[in-house]
Amino acid sequence: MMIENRAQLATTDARDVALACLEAGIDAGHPRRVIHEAIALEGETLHVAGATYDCSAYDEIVVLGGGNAAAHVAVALEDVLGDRIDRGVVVTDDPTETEYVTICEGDHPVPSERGVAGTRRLLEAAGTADERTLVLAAITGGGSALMAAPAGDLSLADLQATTDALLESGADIHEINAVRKHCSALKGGQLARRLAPATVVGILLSDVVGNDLSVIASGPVAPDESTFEDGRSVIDRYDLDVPETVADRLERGRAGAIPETPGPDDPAFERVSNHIVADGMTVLEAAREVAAEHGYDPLMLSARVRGEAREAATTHVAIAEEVLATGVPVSPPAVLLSGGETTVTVTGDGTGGPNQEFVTSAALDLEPGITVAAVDTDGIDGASDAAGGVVDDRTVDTSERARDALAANDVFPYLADRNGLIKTGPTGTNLNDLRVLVVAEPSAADGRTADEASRR
Ligand SMILES: O=C(O)C(=O)CO
Repeated sequence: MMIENRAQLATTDARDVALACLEAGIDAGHPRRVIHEAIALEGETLHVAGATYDCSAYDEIVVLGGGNAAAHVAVALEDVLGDRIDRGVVVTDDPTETEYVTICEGDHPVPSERGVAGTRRLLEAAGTADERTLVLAAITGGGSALMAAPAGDLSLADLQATTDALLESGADIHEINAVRKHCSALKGGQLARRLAPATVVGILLSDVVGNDLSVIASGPVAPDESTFEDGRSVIDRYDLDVPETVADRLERGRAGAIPETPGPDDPAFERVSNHIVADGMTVLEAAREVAAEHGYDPLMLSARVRGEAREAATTHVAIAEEVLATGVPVSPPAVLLSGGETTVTVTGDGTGGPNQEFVTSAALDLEPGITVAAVDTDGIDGASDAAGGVVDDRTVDTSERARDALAANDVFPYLADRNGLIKTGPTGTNLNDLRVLVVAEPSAADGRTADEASRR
């Protein structure tokens, strides 16, 4: 993965370091690397993240799943297993060439007609599995939108309207997926139910803070403890305007008129095991290494940052300022790293995303010597075609315009005008956000002329 506009950026050393950290983090999380590290075939024994499966016990090996990175997982599995894979279907928005697994294209973050069609093929392929089938379930972030299977009398339009409302509400991914699982014929362990009695090996790339299996891509092969009642209370909590059919389904489910998604005691999971082969830490560790190689003291703050993006930015900047001013908790030159997933409560109608809002908010009051970059590792921040942004103390000329852009949730054009967007295109992976704050040595920061520093 190359950051597309890297050469065009008016780079300083600090920007180069920030972008190198981002690149290394994203690359480290690519399925071509993580699958080869976690999975191997030795004779008839398949090793998956420390567990073993005897392939000779099965008549066929099938790859099924979906998510932003699912096609790349499928290719990497084909590399490892070759023609031992008999067939498969994955639904993705980042397709690639495969030999045995059919790639169906869908759309993200809002489900589409082609995603529904692909998911239908996935469910058909699942329907023919039996006790002699070994299913490798390739599950990655983005799967909730991509694997769209409207439940009961719901339509695609119902799912689209509900997704739009959820994504703009500021609800976290646990809350969003509690609703999506109860509007789907596949999510919340229902794919596992359909696959039983096959043996199912979930291979997951996690973009969910805390790695809750039932939340990653809405847990198609994981037991689900969320309920119709949970889904309904999310709608109430955020006062969401969802279609009548959705409200009605959640209400009927809550009243017991629709069966719940399968929980941990459900026999559907007797032959299911799930393995997380990469998560936000995978990305942070690689970024940390690159920061150190560039002579910076790296400090990982947390892989679990969440909450409103612009507020998280203020806290990150405060830590960077402390580093610059007092060398606490690390001496500059230093690189602060964090992962997780921030959200945006959308009230305006502009273009942007959480990482772009993060850096714009950070730029509002940035001291010379601090550079801030943030991306969504899947390359798609919010509903824009940027992965995120990069800023320093020279990005904001008058803070009023930056504040206006934030108020309108319209930071994409604001950053575009200031050479502050990062574009990667689809990256082949999806492991949450990565934020990098480069803090220069105080002498380097002080070295900025008064004129330069006052251009804010
Ligand atoms: O549910 C999804 O699709 C997500 O991106 C979280 O894994």
